[in-house]
Amino acid sequence: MLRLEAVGHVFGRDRTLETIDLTVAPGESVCLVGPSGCGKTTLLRIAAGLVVPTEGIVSDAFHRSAVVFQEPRLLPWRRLLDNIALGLKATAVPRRERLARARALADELGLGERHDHYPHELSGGMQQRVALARALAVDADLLLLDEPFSALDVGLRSEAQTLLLGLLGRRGIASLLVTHDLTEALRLGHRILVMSPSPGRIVHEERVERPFGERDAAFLYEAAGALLRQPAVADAFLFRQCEVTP
Ligand SMILES: Nc1ncnc2c1ncn2[C@@H]1O[C@H](COP(=O)(O)OP(=O)(O)OP(=O)(O)O)[C@@H](O)[C@H]1O
Repeated sequence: MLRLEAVGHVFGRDRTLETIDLTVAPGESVCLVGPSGCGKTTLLRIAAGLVVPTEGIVSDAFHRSAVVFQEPRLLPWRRLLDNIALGLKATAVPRRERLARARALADELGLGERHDHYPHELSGGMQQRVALARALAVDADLLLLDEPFSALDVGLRSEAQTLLLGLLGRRGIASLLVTHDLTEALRLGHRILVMSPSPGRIVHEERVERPFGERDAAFLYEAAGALLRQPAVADAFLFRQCEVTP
């Protein structure tokens, strides 16, 4: 279990996060959704142990967590397999086994033909899959993902979401995924936490009961509409200010 209790954060004189309580259970997929600048990335970095919060407690009982950033952060001078195997370099796993694991993951993520390609020879979607494979290579049981698909176009994003769902489901990996896209959160989360800005706080929690395989486009748009009709969610996304007065 990952648990954040009464977490707050201040950058200089600006309060970024206030009284955040959050849990992620083993095998659970939690999506943090909110408008730009509400503190999602800061919260994810706190959950990852990359930023120390100004207040509150973070306890992480997962065996190993791995972070996937918005941009793939691949080493340009390393080939695809070496990029995937990178996370294992600091471990005692011998090089031959590192590469074997990287090869198996590349194949599972549909990158089988491109083992020897450099990052610049891969499309954005492929590069992001390499980043995902690199995170999986270390046998993480918790993935922390910061808008991993936001740079992809709609078709590729949907493909990447399907791939992620399959990987998490097959391996029973828990995830905390940050996004500003409500439909993405509704597609990928068992639970959705909606954040509001200034300061960043959680204003709404929604459990999505429908099985992942049955969350088609019609369901996603309907569920997003229903969520946006909740006053706290509408306020978070500032929709109320856009209401047209006759
Ligand atoms: N290192 C930093 N120093 C000072 N202020 C920061 C720092 N990192 C983030 N902030 C501020 O904290 C607030 C929240 O930023 P954060 O990146 O966490 O939000 P976000 O919801 O992830 O935004 P986006 O969706 O645009 O990436 C912003 O006002 C930002 O300017």
